[in-house]
Parts: sequence; structure tokens; C-alpha cells
Amino acid sequence: MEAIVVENLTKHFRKAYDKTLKGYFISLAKRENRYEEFVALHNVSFSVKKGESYAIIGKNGAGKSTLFKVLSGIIAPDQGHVQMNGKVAPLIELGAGLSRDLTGAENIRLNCAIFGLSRARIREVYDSIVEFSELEDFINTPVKFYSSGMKSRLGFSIAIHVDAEIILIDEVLAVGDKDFKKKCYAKMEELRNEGKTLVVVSHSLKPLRTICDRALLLEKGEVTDIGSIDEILDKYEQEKPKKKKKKEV
Ligand SMILES: Nc1ncnc2c1ncn2[C@@H]1O[C@H](COP(=O)(O)OP(=O)(O)OP(=O)(O)O)[C@@H](O)[C@H]1O
Repeated sequence: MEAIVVENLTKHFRKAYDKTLKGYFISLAKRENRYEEFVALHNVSFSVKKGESYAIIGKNGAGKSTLFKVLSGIIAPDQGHVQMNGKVAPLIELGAGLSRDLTGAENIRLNCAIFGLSRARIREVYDSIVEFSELEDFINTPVKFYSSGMKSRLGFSIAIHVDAEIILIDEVLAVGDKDFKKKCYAKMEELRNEGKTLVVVSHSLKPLRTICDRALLLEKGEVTDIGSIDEILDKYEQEKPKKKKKKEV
């Protein structure tokens, strides 16, 4: 059974040619078009099976985050159709879904309630969320005082406890420390083994080989390849310009 079916997604953005005030008035005086239409996603189609772990790969600006925002319903596509067969927990932007003025504890309760967990279920998962995030000492501190790594810990920990069937993870682990990242990757494998559907965007390619089954390659908003994770990563790494090797976890 398919957990996600995406058909012919297209998303345009309008980009200003010149964002300065001077540029605005010049183009206004010349009656020029101040915007260019930019295609962030073009005819994107793919499907993810229930229980599958799926990676979205692509260079900066390829459209990965835009695709995630469409999958999570944050932005609407101009054309095309998305079908999500199950409860979705999107972890798509650092700190997204967290209220700055509320404490970690309050954010946990609020987010769990938003995801439809009953009071009893929130009480059940609360300790586990705090424990996984390792934020015991800061749980009564407002989130506005959290570092990006702490926000990432809290966001990830909430997302894996809200009984979602589909979990979308967009690069939010990039800011975590090495040990926490390892723990998250291990958790993602565990979730996959439990039959959850995972869709992951990451520029850290090495962990994707263990976590993911299949991958989709996006280039300038278009799907250029779909295949097994090893097949797609091998091709992608061959094509990528060589850069100084950075240690990955
Ligand atoms: N709200 C927006 N308005 C205008 N252009 C946008 C908007 N959001 C994204 N874009 C553009 O769409 C393109 C795709 O962006 P997106 O963030 O989806 O890429 P990405 O593959 O996630 O990149 P990265 O790996 O750098 O995070 C980029 O050129 C970006 O500038």
C-alpha cells in the first residue's frame, strides 16, 4: 500500500529582479516587469510505500524543502496532487511548530495536543520525549533561550512521539551534535523497522545509506532519477564536484 502518492506537482515562485527600493522605483518608472516567474517544482511525481524510508536528494536550490512544504500542507502546489495516507509529523524547519515564549515542557504538551494526542497519551509520552531530547535541565526554560541544537532535539523528539504514520525530516539534524545525530539515525532505523514511513532530506549522505531504502534525485525542480538508495547516491556522488572531505557521522 502507498503511504504517499505525488502526481505532477508544479510550484512557481515570483522572484523580484531587484529587491532594493531604488530598483523598485526604477522598474516602476520604466514600467518593467519587476518579477520573474521561477519554477521551484516541475511535474514532480513519485510514490512512497507504507513502511518505506525514502530520501530526497539534490543540490542546494533543487526544490527539496519546497517539496517538503507541499507534502506537509504548508504551501499549496500550483498544479498536481498529493495524497498522504496516514497521520503526518513534519519536521521541516528548525524551531517550526515551537512557540518561542513557551517552555520546552509547555511546547511538548501543546504540540502533542495539536497532533491529536489525548491528555492521558500526553502524560504517557511526556517523560519519553524529555528523556530522548536530553533537555531535562532546560525543560522549564522558554524555547527562545534554546540554542539551535536544543530546538532540533526538542522538535525531533516530539515528532517521533506523536504517533504519526508518516514522518518528514528535512535537514533539521544538521545542527545537532555528533552523538545526538547518531541517536536520531538509530531511532529513524527503529521507526522504519516498526513500519513507519520516513521521508528524509539531508546533505549528510552517509547515514542515508543505512536509513533509507529508496531515493529520488531532484535537479532544478525536476525528478531526474528514482531508484535504490545506493544506486542514486552512487550516481549523485560521482556527479558532485569533489570538495574537501568532511567527516560525517
Ligand atoms: N517563498 C519563496 N519565494 C521565492 N522563491 C523561493 C521561495 N522558497 C523557495 N524558493 C526558491 O525555490 C528554489 C528551491 O528552494 P528550496 O529551498 O526548495 O531548495 P532546496 O533543495 O531545499 O535547497 P537547500 O538544499 O539549499 O536547502 C530556490 O531557488 C529558492 O530560492
